[in-house]
Amino acid sequence: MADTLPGTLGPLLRAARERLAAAGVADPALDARLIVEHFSGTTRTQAIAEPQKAVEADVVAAIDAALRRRLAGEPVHRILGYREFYGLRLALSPETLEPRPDTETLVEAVLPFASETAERLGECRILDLGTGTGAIALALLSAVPAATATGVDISQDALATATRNAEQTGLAGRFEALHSDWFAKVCGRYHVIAANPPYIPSGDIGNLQDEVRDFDPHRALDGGVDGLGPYRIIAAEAARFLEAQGKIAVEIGHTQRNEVKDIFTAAGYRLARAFVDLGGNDRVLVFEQGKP
Ligand SMILES: C[S@@+](CC[C@H](N)C(=O)[O-])C[C@H]1O[C@@H](n2cnc3c(N)ncnc32)[C@H](O)[C@@H]1O
Repeated sequence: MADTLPGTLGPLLRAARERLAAAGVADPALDARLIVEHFSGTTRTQAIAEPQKAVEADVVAAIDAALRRRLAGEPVHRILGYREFYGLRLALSPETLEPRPDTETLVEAVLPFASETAERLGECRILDLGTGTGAIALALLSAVPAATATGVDISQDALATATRNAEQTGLAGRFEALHSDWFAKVCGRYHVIAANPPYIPSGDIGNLQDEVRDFDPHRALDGGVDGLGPYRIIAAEAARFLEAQGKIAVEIGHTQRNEVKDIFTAAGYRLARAFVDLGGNDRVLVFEQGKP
């Protein structure tokens, strides 16, 4: 491992990649590129076209510090302070989950219904339970211009971050952040209730990948003894907040399809559709009111 990083762009990128690769980081080329581009304010094209471009000493120092954090196990997006989700750059903070690409499956699952509702009624009211960075709500707002969304979270830090993300994506006028324990402070009825709740059984948290266990907030992960606690609350209480023809879409752990379906069926819903994620795992269930 080189002790001193070079002060020109191409060699700097190469040295960063080599440091991460030597330490066994899973995707050293991508992580090195994200870190170097972020802290130097350069692009991929510049690294190729202008490899001799000088990089200021303080920028090299910032990259060095970021690489050390990555080598200590911190996920690259926590170091950068943001993650892309559905084409939106979303800021992260200590109490927000890093939004995952698999959660885009939920956005895709409800998007046709949200668009059709907005077209038919001129509006579509969305409730995003456990909004975190605001990922699901903001992705839907970005795709459905007539929609409005309320993002609920128990974490004030998450709500502050979601609000900031709404402002930075130009969606603040249609987004409301609400501090609430699930439905406790929610008013009104919604056409879409979406949730990616915590769904890891408490006893499994210790076995998660280090990057998840050590850097994602446990309140965003821990779904209680069997991981199903939040689904029971949502299924039991959603009816008062759902429009008659509305839909509930929940992200699930890949082994939870049958249990979550049974919870919602017992509460008076039928499974309208199930979706798999990019890896082919069960990931999203969409329910509507009525018998199966
Ligand atoms: C798995 S994260 C999902 C975050 C975001 N929706 C996403 O998909 O990236 C679950 C979220 O639920 C929130 N949460 C946990 N318990 C809650 C509760 N009782 N009421 C409201 N939100 C809660 C957490 O703070 C966290 O932001």
